[in-house]
Amino acid sequence: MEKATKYVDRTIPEISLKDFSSRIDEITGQICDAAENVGFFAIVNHGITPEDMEAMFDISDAFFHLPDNVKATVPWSPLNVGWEKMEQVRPTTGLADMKESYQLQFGANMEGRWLADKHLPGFRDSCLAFMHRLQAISEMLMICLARGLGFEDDFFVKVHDPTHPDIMSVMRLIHYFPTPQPEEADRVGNYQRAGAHTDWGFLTLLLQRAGQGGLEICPGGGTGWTRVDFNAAAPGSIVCNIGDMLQSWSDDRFRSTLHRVKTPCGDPGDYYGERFSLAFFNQPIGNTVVRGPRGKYAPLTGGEFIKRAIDAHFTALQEKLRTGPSAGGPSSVEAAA
Ligand SMILES: O=C(O)CCC(=O)C(=O)O
Ligand SMILES: [Fe+2]
Repeated sequence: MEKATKYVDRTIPEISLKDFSSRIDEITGQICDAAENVGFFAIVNHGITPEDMEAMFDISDAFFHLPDNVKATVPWSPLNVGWEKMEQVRPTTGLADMKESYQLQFGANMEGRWLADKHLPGFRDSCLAFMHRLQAISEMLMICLARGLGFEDDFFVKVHDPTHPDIMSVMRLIHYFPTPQPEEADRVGNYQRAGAHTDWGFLTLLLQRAGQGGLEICPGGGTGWTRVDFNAAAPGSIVCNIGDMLQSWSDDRFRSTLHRVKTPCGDPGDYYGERFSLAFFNQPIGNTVVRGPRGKYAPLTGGEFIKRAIDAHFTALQEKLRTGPSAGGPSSVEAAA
């Protein structure tokens, strides 16, 4: 079992998007300040109600409770779409996260990866409608981030056009399995919920279900963890964080912060139960060139940036798809709890 976790109090800014057009200067200041100093912030008054979120989580819940052989009809592909179960290995831990996820995109990469309507009627339409709502919120944030970096207002919006066939943004439905109580942990062995990582994309919007905590951040690296549990106090907030790509695109001005979903280990307040979350990873059109205003890093396309990250996280799974006898489907490894 792990030792008690070192926790540090940090303020994670909460930013209201109310009256966005008339308050854009103030909101831009708040977002850029949070992006520079913490890399994480929560947004409220963004237009999606807690009830709308819960309805989306109900759909996600229904998907993940389908039998594995049905979910395996839409297997993960290296285009970063489809369903995987305990296949994402974080380079920081070398262990697979104890979760399953279904990754959905807007465009052509979804060919053959949408669940057939007969399994969950309306699934595709509901997911796409929700993705467009998250896209609209993301675009407000992109305008602020572009202003902060001295780009034209629509600079980031244009390269994240959801109607472009090569758009790489992903809505990821995530389902974490219940984890063992501390006294059982030794029997079950080493496992992770979501091992410590930074996000590799541009900007992430994260929805969590009330009462299912676990997200923690460690800005600056190595100085202790801080719990991010906005939904305990204000259900319906959306947690946003800067990804590696935007860190690079801002010449390191905006921070991509280390975070994890804690593996509960006996600390007060730890959450052991089944957990649902939903992440919307904004990722640009593949051939977009990522280059900061000061050109700190050699230019790289968004597509190359993402491919490197996928290769690092899904090495074993890609190898299995290339060579394995059961090529084409996620493994049937069972959850440990
Ligand atoms: O599930 C969560 O709360 C966080 C997930 C996450 O950090 C990720 O998928 O990148
Ligand atoms: Fe993450």
